[in-house]
Amino acid sequence: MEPIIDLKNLCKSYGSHVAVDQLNLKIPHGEIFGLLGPNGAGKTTSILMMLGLTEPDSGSAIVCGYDATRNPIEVKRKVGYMPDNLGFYPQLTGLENLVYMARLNGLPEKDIIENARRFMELVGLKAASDKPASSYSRGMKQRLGLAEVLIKKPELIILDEPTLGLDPNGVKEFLELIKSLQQEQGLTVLLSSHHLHHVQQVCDRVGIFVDGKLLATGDLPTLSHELFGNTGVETSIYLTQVPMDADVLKDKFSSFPELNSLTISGVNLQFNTTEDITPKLIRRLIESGLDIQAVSQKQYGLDEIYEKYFEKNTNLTPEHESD
Ligand SMILES: Nc1ncnc2c1ncn2[C@@H]1O[C@H](COP(=O)(O)OP(=O)(O)OP(=O)(O)O)[C@@H](O)[C@H]1O
Repeated sequence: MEPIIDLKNLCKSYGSHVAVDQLNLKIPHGEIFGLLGPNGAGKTTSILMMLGLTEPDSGSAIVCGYDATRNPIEVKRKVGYMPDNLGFYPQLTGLENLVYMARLNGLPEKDIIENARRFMELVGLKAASDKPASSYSRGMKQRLGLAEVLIKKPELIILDEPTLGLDPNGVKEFLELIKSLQQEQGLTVLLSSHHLHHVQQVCDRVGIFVDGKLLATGDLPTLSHELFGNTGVETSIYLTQVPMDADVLKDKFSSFPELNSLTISGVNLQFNTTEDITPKLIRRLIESGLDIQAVSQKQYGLDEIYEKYFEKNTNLTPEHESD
C-alpha cells in the first residue's frame, strides 16, 4: 500500500533562511507519527506544504495520493487540519460552531445536526454542547477543534502543536482520545510538538526535526539503538548490605565476556555490559551469598534521544525565533 504521506526532497526558504531542507518522509496508513522539534524548526512550514497552503521551492509532497501543490483542494478534502491557533465564534455554542464548520465543508444538510451531536459526544463535549465557545477552557477548545476536523471524516488528520497550553491532565486526556481514534477508526495522525513527553505517550514513530532538517526517524527502540547501541546496557543492582570486599566481588564477574565495567558504590553495583545479562548477574550474586534488594535497567527515553541529537548537532541548534 502506498504511504498516506510521501515527501520527497521537500525544500522551502524564506529569503536566505532555509526553513525546510531536503525533507524526505513516508508515513503509512494507520500510524500516529510525531514531528518533534523545537520552536522554529520548520514543522509548521512542512505541514503547510503537505496541505498545499505553502508552495515548496523544490521537491514533492504526495498526500492521500494527491500532489499537494498541484491538487490542494483534493488534499484539503481528505485531510483534517488543526492549526496551533484555533479560532471559534465566541458567541456561538460549541455545537453551533461545529454545525457552522460542517456547513462550510459542504456536508449534507440533513445529517449535520445529528452528526455534530455525535462528534461532540465523541470528543467528550456532550455536556458543554450548548454553552458558548467563549466559556470553554483551552482543553475544551482543543476538543472542539478536533471535532471540527473529524466531522469531515478525513483519511488523515494533521495536528499542529495540539497540546500547547493544556495542563498535564488535559494533555493526557487529549492524547488518549487521539490514540482511541487511531485504534477504533484506523485514523492516520501526524502531530507536531516540541514536548517530548507528549509525543512519547502516543506516537508509533517520531521524527526529530532540527533547523529545517529531519535528523532521524523511527520508533523509540530503533532511535535508542541507533544512538545508544554501542554504549552498552546499564544494569543497577542494589544489595541489602555493603559487600565486604569490592575487589573480591569484582573478581567474581571477571570471567564474564559481556562485562565492560563494574562500579561499586555502597550497596549499588553498576554493571555496563554488551548485552542484557541481568539473570546471569543475579545468579552469580546469589551464588556468592549476597541478597538483592532491587534491580533496575537504564531505559533510554525520548528525552535522552532528543538531547543526544542536540549534543551531536550543537551547530544546528535553532535560534528560537518567532515569525
Ligand atoms: N512566512 C514566513 N516568512 C518568513 N519566515 C518564516 C515564515 N514562516 C516561517 N518562517 C521561519 O521559518 C522557520 C521555521 O518556522 P516554522 O513555523 O515552520 O517552525 P516550527 O517548527 O513550526 O516552529 P513553531 O513551533 O514555533 O511554529 C522559522 O525560522 C520561522 O521564523
